[in-house]
Amino acid sequence: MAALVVRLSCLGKRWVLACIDGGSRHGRGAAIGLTSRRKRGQSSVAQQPLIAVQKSRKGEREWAAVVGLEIHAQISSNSKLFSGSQVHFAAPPNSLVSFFDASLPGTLPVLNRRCVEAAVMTGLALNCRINKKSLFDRKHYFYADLPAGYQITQQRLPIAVNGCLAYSVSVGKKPSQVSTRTVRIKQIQLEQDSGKSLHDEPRSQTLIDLNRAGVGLLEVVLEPDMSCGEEAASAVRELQLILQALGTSQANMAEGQLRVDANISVHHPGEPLGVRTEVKNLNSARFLAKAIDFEIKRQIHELENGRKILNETRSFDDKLGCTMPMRDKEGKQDYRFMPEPNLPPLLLYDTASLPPGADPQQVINIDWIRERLPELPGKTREKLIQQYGMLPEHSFTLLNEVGLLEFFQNVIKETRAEPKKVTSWVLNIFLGFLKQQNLAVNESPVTPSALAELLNLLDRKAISSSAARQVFEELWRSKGKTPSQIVSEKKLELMQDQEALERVCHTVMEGHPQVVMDMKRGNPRAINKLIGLVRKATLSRADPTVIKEILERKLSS
Ligand SMILES: Nc1ncnc2c1ncn2[C@@H]1O[C@H](COP(=O)(O)OP(=O)(O)OP(=O)(O)O)[C@@H](O)[C@H]1O
Ligand SMILES: [Mg+2]
Ligand SMILES: [Mg+2]
Repeated sequence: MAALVVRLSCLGKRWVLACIDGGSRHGRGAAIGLTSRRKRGQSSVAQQPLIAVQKSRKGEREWAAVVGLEIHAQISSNSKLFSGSQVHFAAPPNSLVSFFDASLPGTLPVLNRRCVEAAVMTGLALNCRINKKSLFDRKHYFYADLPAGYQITQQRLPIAVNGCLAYSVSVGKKPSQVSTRTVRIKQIQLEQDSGKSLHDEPRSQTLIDLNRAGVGLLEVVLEPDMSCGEEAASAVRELQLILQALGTSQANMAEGQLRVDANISVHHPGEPLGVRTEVKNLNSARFLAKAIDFEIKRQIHELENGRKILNETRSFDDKLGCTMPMRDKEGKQDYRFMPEPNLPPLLLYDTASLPPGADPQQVINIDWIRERLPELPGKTREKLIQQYGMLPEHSFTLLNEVGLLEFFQNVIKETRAEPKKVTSWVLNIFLGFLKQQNLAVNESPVTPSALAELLNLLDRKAISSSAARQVFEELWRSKGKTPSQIVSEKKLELMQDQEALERVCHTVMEGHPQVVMDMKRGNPRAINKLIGLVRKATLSRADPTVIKEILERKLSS
């Protein structure tokens, strides 16, 4: 069999499987022209159409990948969606379980107002239409951590529909090359979380913890508008920031507060969408991207080899870096949806439709929530760009790293240094040190006040920039010392004695007549060499601009 090389790239949104032998062994389904346009509303790669597909070279076939996500976010609320049990992440197993959560007969659901408000806030922040009437349904499936045998969700008429989410991806080698994309949001529905199954392999038993059973979830269903893992990871990161800004979910993926199911298919451009597989329960952005890209390659490989894609659920093995079919769900599941008889339709109001004399405790006014929405990440970035003249990619980095924006703002508050200088120190040096040692912002040994003081010393030319770097390294190593202490201990103050500096310059020039000659001949590198020599002689305690002035003056006299 001829060798195949898979060249895959998300950036142009064309997944090309190149057949090295150049033969025409893939007669089946040869790429057709792009004349068959998608009908309005038909799911497909919607807002960023495939770039014009060049005529396939002989033996090379075009593939387009299609990705749609279902994102489950645990709502930040004191109590569960339909019961009064508390919501806590690390409570002892089965300590937060009411009779309703355990599905004891005769118990009834009582809707949690806070969860409804969270869904409305999230819907508004994601540009959705909020349905003034939404319905609850039962979705049946059998699993040990679902005592009722069904999950209450919103299938027929969800609380929010037709929104969109803008996110950015880097498109070039340089981090500054970012492109903003949009994914449509099909719907947001309120639903219950299930319990947790804890598999005790040595004893071959499964233990059930119902603390999570009944916690409120927001399921955000995205239209299949994306085409690779990187796009999906960026969109999820943006959604995570929005949920955190709203306070509707802590959205910590590692703690399972944000879980993603990725639907993936491939097809030839111009042809109908392919059969999708669904990779379940991805709980890290990196694994999400990896799982999607693996699945795209796998599907192309399967189809190229004449096999079919099954509409199946798969799981991602992060150690092996591959997806595999899940044992528990084979074939299409029949959820036997039916209306939840114990919950009336959920009615919401706006100011215009609010019944006169309605008790504000009993009704939810969408306009009232809209007016109180907090600042969203897009707006925060815009402000950073306007207020501090920051590059867009820098505003992304500041928001993407947990706690970095707050750190930056605290430094800004306490320093006289220019915002551009602060940005550069925070993003290049501070963040660089954190990354190198795999630390989070709140684990940093350098506080915002210490960095602010260091930048003040630099600003009033008490130290040189290379000395500032040394002070920073020392601050990192020896927690508790102030920058000024380090500067005086290590004698890093900039030389203020002009005469002494003139003497050093003179000695250096005398010791390097050839370099002086080169400089006189107009070699621009020569002056830098001399500056470097003077700095070395002064142990980096002289200001390079002052050295340059002295050297130039001496040479022209
Ligand atoms: N051909 C396709 N390729 C990739 N993704 C697709 C395709 N068709 C639909 N999708 C995506 O699949 C997801 C379907 O989610 P939805 O919640 O509507 O149904 P479901 O997966 O059948 O239900 P469940 O909630 O039980 O998982 C959406 O995110 C949608 O964008
Ligand atoms: Mg779904
Ligand atoms: Mg699904």
